[in-house]
Amino acid sequence: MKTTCTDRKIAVMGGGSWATALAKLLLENCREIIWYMRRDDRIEAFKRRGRNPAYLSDVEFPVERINFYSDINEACRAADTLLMAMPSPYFKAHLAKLTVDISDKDIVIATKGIVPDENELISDYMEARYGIDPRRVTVISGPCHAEEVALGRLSYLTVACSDIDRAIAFTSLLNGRSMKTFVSTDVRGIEYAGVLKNVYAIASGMVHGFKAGDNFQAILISNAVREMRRFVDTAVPDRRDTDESVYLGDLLVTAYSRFSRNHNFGSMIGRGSAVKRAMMEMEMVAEGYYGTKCIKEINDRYGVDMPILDNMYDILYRDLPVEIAIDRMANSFS
Ligand SMILES: NC(=O)C1=CN([C@@H]2O[C@H](COP(=O)(O)OP(=O)(O)OC[C@H]3O[C@@H](n4cnc5c(N)ncnc54)[C@H](O)[C@@H]3O)[C@@H](O)[C@H]2O)C=CC1
Ligand SMILES: O=C(CO)COP(=O)(O)O
Repeated sequence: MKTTCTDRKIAVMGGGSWATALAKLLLENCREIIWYMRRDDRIEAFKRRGRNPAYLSDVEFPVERINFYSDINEACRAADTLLMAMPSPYFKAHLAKLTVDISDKDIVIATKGIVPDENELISDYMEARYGIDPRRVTVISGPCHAEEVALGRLSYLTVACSDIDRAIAFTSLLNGRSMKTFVSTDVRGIEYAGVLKNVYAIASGMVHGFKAGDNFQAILISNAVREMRRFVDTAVPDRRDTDESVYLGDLLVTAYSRFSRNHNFGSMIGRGSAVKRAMMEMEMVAEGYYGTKCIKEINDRYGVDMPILDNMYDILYRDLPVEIAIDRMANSFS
């Protein structure tokens, strides 16, 4: 197994803010990286300016140490490790362009979300569609907003793989002055938690925008924590402590941070914006919108009691007024 960056050819897949923050971290530990981003014009501007022209544009990069590709097949051919950081709604479309076999690559999933329409976790999707051995699939998650990582604010990520040695090996590529890491084997539990926290962040933003008050927001979040635990423990039965930062910490930071797209999307809805309009006004992706529908459909199988998820689904997909949803949630809380 490869343990250091000098042994690896790692490709950052995606050109958004999380890909940019992760690329910055990797370049602290790796001499060179490969970087796949969809648009040639962005690559050209990046090379000229030494910064990503569209995301985290204040962060400077040593572009001579980056091999850019806009062709996903060329990027994958050049790499042995693919760090997936595309938003989940576009994940399938990006990979649909693949003609090369990637079954021998190490896959590191930084995307938080489910593949829409398929209702599959990214890890399940990669294993089923691309023949990746589950021991080669690693997930990185935790309470980390790209903006703060880029500012060098102290942050913690969790690296999860069913092969714990592989998880440990990958931490050496991320660890640095401001980034610390934990390891875990709970790949699928962590992925589900990463989807659910987006749903609860929309709910949190919504009650904030609606001015329901800090007291109500606190009861919402404490119920969300328990709802997340019920679902994850049912969908992926295992021994885990959902108070750990990769579960609870990520739910909290997304629910409260001004950087959270999901929180801000919910806030617009709470202030009275129609869902479609709030989606159009967001310059970035609020994945909880898609995650709500995916988990709602997946939960048809499990029947977990999820009043917050159910109400968010009704708001986002069935035009339920916010005040009625708040009332209904309030009556379900314990
Ligand atoms: N931003 C953050 O702080 C964090 C994000 N993540 C996860 O990382 C993943 C990527 O998120 P971000 O980088 O924040 O996204 P972003 O909103 O910053 O970037 C959007 C990306 O999607 C691409 N894109 C836009 N329209 C597209 C289209 N029609 N087809 C294909 N691609 C298109 C853009 O080129 C860009 O690369 C998500 O799953 C997110 O949950 C995880 C941890 C932190
Ligand atoms: O996952 C994140 C922080 O850990 C980012 O959350 P948002 O997608 O809501 O911005």
